[in-house]
Amino acid sequence: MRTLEVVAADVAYGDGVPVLRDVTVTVRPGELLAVTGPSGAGKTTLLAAMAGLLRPAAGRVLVDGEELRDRDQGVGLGVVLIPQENGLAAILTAAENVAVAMIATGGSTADARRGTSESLEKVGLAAQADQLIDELSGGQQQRAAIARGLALHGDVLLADEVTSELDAANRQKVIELLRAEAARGAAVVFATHDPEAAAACDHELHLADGDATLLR
Ligand SMILES: Nc1ncnc2c1ncn2[C@@H]1O[C@H](COP(=O)(O)OP(=O)(O)OP(=O)(O)O)[C@@H](O)[C@H]1O
Repeated sequence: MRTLEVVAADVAYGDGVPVLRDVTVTVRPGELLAVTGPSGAGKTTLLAAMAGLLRPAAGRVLVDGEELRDRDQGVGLGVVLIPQENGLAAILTAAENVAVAMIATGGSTADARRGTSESLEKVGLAAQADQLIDELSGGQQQRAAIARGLALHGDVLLADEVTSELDAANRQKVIELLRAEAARGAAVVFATHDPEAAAACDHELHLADGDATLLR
């Protein structure tokens, strides 16, 4: 399992003014870090840098000591991102979305079949496995994206606002699933607006006005 480190990172889009300045945080295997802050504070931006989608303008993102340069390298290092807008293929079923991701990252078809049903079961979507994403509610789509992320068994799991469309019971279940990923040894980062969800995490990094403060 791998440690995620962000070291003195400024994160910007193109040549623009940095959205975040001088961010330093470490997430070790087994830890669950909440990233909080108001809308537009830079939570998605920080997770994009942690995933390798956005290279810091200054400073570094390291996975087990290896500097992250792009998303392909991030995938190779086991960094899984569950994006805010779910990133699912609308014309595939929930099961196909999970299976395709597993096969694309080297899983066999047998593994994909087993992993798909296990992960859909975990998020309470077993009955919707063969429905097209387009036919699912917003919350069900969000749970399908979580199932896909869980099925990939990342060493680092980045979950971007993955409970925003869920009812209280499902929100609680997803927090427990993220906690279970940490217990498995993953370094888990959870961007959230929800103070209760943040309180359930081991640590909280709060973003505001371009600065990042580790609250606990
Ligand atoms: N692709 C982009 N190009 C330029 N600026 C961007 C881009 N994406 C986001 N930003 C800007 O970066 C800042 C941080 O946005 P970000 O999406 O990271 O915030 P957030 O904390 O995730 O917000 P929310 O809680 O609303 O999802 C905002 O000012 C936003 O306008």
